Amino acid sequence: MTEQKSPETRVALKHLYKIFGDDPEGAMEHVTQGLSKPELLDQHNHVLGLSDINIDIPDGKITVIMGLSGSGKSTLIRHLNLLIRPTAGTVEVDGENILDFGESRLRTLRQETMSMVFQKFALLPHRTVLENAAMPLAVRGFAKDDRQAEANKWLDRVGLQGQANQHPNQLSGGMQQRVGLARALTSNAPIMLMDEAFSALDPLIRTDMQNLLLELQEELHKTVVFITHDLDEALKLADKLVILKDGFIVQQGEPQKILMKPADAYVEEFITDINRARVLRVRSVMRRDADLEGVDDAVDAEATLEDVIAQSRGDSSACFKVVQDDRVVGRLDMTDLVRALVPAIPTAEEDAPRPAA
Ligand SMILES: Nc1ncnc2c1ncn2[C@@H]1O[C@H](COP(=O)(O)OP(=O)(O)OP(=O)(O)O)[C@@H](O)[C@H]1O
Repeated sequence: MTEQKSPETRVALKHLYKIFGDDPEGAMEHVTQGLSKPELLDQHNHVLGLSDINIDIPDGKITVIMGLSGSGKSTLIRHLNLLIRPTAGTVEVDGENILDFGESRLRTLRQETMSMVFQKFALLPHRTVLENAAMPLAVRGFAKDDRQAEANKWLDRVGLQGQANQHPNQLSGGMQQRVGLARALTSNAPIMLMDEAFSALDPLIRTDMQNLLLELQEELHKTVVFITHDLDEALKLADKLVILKDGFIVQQGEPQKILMKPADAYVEEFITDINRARVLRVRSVMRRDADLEGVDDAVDAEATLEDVIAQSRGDSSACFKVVQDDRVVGRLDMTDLVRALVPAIPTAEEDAPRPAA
């Protein structure tokens, strides 16, 4: 069994604020005194874009930033490569505050450490698919043969074999975004910023692209920061989920934990319509240290509740031992499973009798 280690932080945002207006630094004083976003707008005509954002973005994982329109997602992702500079706070990449970087180091960071995939693809219309995908290496002065060999490799990998000589407008939206993805991969940057990258695509194509990203991620372990306003997409992709509202973080953490313990009424309402059976996993619902005598059937800790319902064939009295990496780690009863499908009822472990003090 491989030892589970928590991943290192690759990018850290610390006490980050962004205020839009004529005198952001002046307005910052009012914010630290506790003025809210609507008050700042009403009384001082400044927009509080981001307020005291603290996020550790783990290496090799997908961090999804989710929020409704205007919550600050685009403002936040643009701080990661300093397309927007903060009013206060720091952005650390590999432990260094990039606000201290000069032009040349910032250019290297944008070209070699971070790649971006945009909602509207941002392909050059008069260049071929191959030239578009090779662009990050052309900018860095790689020889034509080298950059095209690398671009071809990634075009193949994202399913665009035989399309290299087409132009973007000859491709569907889904295929154009595959070019966008190939271009990001060609740069070989370890950090990928994806700004609503699949939001312009039809639902089925969007699902294909999400699956492709997850498949690539199994192999490449990029540090991905993915912006979306779609909760289903967020839950499907996120190792870590950050929920933004009006420029501040309402909750962040592992999606399963957020689903089982929403921080407040806002998050509760946000997650109310999701299909919990399809998203919740056995490990989030099982009882640890429970009696396993007479329990023969097994389920995997990573199985979804929907998988278990199928496996139980509708038997509401079924119970299972829960297995993770060939070890038994808990017990799942169908009654606990059903309870987890209704968010307002306490979980099995919360409801268990407490040992006497
Ligand atoms: N250049 C700007 N000048 C003034 N206000 C701005 C500017 N850019 C963003 N804002 C404001 O900052 C807040 C956050 O906007 P942002 O675009 O980051 O949100 P978002 O979550 O990405 O929304 P959407 O999904 O609609 O793009 C909003 O109130 C917006 O009006």
